[in-house]
Amino acid sequence: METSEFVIGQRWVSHSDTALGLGIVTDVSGRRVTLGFPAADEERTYAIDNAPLSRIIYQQGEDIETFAGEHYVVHAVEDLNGVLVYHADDGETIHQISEVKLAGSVNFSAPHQRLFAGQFDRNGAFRLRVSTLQHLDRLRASPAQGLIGARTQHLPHQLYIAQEVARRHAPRVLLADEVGLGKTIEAGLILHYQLHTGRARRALIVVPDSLIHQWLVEMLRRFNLRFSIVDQSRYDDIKAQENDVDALMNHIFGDDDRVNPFEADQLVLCSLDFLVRSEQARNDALSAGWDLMVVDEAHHLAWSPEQISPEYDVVESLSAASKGLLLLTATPEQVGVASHFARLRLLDPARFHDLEAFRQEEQQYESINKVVRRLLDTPDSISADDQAALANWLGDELDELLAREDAHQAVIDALLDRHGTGRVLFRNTRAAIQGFPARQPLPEPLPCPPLYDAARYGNLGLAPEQSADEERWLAEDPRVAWLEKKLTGLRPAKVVVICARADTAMALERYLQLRAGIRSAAFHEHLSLVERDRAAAYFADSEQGAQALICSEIGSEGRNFQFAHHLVLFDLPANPDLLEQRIGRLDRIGQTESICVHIPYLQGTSQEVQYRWFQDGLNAFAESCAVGVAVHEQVSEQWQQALDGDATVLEPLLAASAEETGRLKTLLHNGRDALIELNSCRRDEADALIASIEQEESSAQVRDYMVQAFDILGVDIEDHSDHADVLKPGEQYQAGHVAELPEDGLTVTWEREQALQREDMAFMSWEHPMVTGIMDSVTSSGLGKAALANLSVKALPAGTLLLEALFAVHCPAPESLQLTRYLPVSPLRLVVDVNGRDLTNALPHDRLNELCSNIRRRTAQAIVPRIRTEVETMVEHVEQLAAPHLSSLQERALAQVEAGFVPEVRRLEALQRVNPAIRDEEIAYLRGQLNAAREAVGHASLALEGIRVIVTS
Ligand SMILES: Nc1ncnc2c1ncn2[C@@H]1O[C@H](COP(=O)(O)OP(=O)(O)OP(=O)(O)O)[C@@H](O)[C@H]1O
Repeated sequence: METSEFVIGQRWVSHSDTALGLGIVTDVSGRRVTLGFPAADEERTYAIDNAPLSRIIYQQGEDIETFAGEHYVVHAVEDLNGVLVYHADDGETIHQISEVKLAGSVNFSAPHQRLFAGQFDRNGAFRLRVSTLQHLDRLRASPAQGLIGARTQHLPHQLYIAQEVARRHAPRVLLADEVGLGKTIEAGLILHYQLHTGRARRALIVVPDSLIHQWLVEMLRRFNLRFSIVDQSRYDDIKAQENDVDALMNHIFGDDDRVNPFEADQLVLCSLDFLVRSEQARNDALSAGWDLMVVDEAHHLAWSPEQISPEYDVVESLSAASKGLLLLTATPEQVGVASHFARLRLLDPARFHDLEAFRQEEQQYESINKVVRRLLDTPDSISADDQAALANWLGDELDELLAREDAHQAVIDALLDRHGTGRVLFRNTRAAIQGFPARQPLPEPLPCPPLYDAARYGNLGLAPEQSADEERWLAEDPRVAWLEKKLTGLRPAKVVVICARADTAMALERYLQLRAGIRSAAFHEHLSLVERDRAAAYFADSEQGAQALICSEIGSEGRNFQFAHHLVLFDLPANPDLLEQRIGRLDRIGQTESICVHIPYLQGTSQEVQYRWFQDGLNAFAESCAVGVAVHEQVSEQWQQALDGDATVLEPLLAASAEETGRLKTLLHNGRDALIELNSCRRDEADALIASIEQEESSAQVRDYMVQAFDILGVDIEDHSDHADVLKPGEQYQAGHVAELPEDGLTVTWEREQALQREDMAFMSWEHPMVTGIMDSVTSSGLGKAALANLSVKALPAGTLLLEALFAVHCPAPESLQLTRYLPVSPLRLVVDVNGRDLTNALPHDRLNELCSNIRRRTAQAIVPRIRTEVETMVEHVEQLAAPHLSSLQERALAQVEAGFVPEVRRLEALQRVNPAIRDEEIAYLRGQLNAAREAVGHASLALEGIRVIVTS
């Protein structure tokens, strides 16, 4: 090197010791140059002739950092007497930054700059980078994306809903499958998809107290989603971390910097009761802001024009602070149609704005269904009558829809949306899915004891024991002795016993445990959360566990007891939907036996009336009865009279109820349910989705990829058994790239079936956090960005240089646009020689991998400075070759942007015609998003992501 090349203040790196960082020339005297290396706090002097140094020049578009930690993007580079001045941008203005001021660490984004700075890796790291981008590209375009790797069976009705909802931006829907069909799983799949694709980052799950732990466990073991519970004690703990000075300052200067426990984690699980109780917690949850909120057992959110329940009130305000909202309930009309409507309004205020209009719409469902059926049956024609009916429903929009290629489907979708609950409500029923075990009602009439004599004590209602002394009713109520005998007779079969009240459950459990010697556990609201979970776990234990779980009504919601098939209804609830919830604890996915529903009731009392009403009026024991609440509304007066002891109304009540049940079921079957069913599972789409998930899951590719990564990242892999391995940190372990690998190793399986059997093994799929973590780490770090390799083939003269380059699409855009769904990574691989010849097809990547070998580091360091000019020339050639590829990617992306946004704009415009509450600004906002997306796609570029320089020998 010439002496004149070195000028005090210039920045160079030592390629024999890259750990020194970015050096600064501090002295040039005689034939020696001295550099300080601030990052390593060292000074080195080299002979100028053979100094192992490379000049560092950042290029346009690269990030630079100053000693003060400020970051800029380079716009232009100016040479002032040998020292560079960067014209660089901090996001607002352009600054002039002398290279003297640069920080001591080297951070290159351009692969060739990394190479010149001595930051190159082994061949294998480049290979890993190429395959990472290729897999990412494939996975992001796959319909299976976001739905791979759940530890669940692939059930079509769940996956259909999951993909339909999860792909939406900020989805707001009601998941209303019948009890036990897997709404939690559907919500988990949607959450997983949204988090995996970056559509959501912050999620809040709100559930009843009794379901907190179950949700925590389900999210973790099935989806690898780690939620943090915020309850009163954690809330107080985090608050206590706010020190006194902070608190004082906040008090003086306002609340803005208060510690907010809901901001401590991105995924938070908390109970609705807690939010209702604590105003402070509620306000914190509100101000934390969410991308997606899930509310389980949403039938608790009661609403009427006259009275809003505190639960509804809390969820209403939170729902305004969350972009997406999933409400879950198997019995949406449990507390009335008005509440059902109010929840739909939370989900889509533009569509559901008037309760009366909603009620009227429900009357039209049957005629809409008839037209929809005809559209489905005759995809090529529409009768004049149907055309007229459609014009009446859809107005001007009809012509637009009919002009579309998929005209019939578009018309059906619009009808379901504008006049049904199409977009917001999903409900799968046992009848539609089929294959569920039968329910067998086993009534047990028992004599009413003198203890409850109506003539003496009046009508004691559905739970007469509450009016008696505990000792007495335990001794005299024949249901108690019957229960003891039944449990003994069924031993060792597990039995769930449900009664309405906690006092009854506690007394019964004590009696069974202490006096009858039956292993049992109680489950009720007076136990702490931990005690409840302990009781449920004791019951679930198949060897040492309890035979019976005695629950109060809180045991009738959400819990999973399908390992049992005997249910005792110690009393009956008033509400038919509550009965369905109770039976649903056992009648759920995973139940393998027919379910015995034991119903002990006291003859001649309200219990008998209620039993007969459920059995003969609604047939609600043997079948799920979605119309129970509606029938009740029709017959409520007679029902109350019968319950109060008027024997004359019972038979007419039963006859009227049975008739109304039949009528409403037929109506729903032909109307609302038919429409919802059309929407809730399209079997062919679900099957195609499952096929693509299984293709990704069953491929050996994920294991091959991980083996390749483990080799580079120093993870040892040992054979465990078929499809399973043990992973352990090895000697060269690079912890920074590998998440979730414990020091003592991890046993993993690569097969979903095995993962379902063996919960102790991690299920490694393309979407396991360790796999996604490695992929993220490779793409966001410099690993494998630059590599130098040797190629020995007779066809090429020794000393020939080749460049294998990898490009990917970059498209900076606001996250809300979610542009990656339209413009994927699209990796582009090209190979050139120094003359710019395109050798991409002649030298495929796999072939090069086989032929290339690593060059010893010391030799490579000597070679790099000598080939710098040639490498720069090849980079220019390859950039020219890549450039034309961009426009076709942009064109495709633009078409998809239009297809994604335009129907949304149209829908809102169509709804605005019938709903004046939709503001012009809302439509303008969507249009703005569309324009911003178009513009961002227009600015996309192809960036050089990695290079492998190949030297032949
Ligand atoms: N795809 C699946 N693979 C394996 N298990 C499943 C699957 N779907 C549901 N289950 C199991 O079936 C049971 C019922 O599922 P889940 O709790 O999601 O139903 P739900 O509709 O939310 O019930 P509820 O109406 O009672 O709240 C749970 O034990 C769940 O783990």
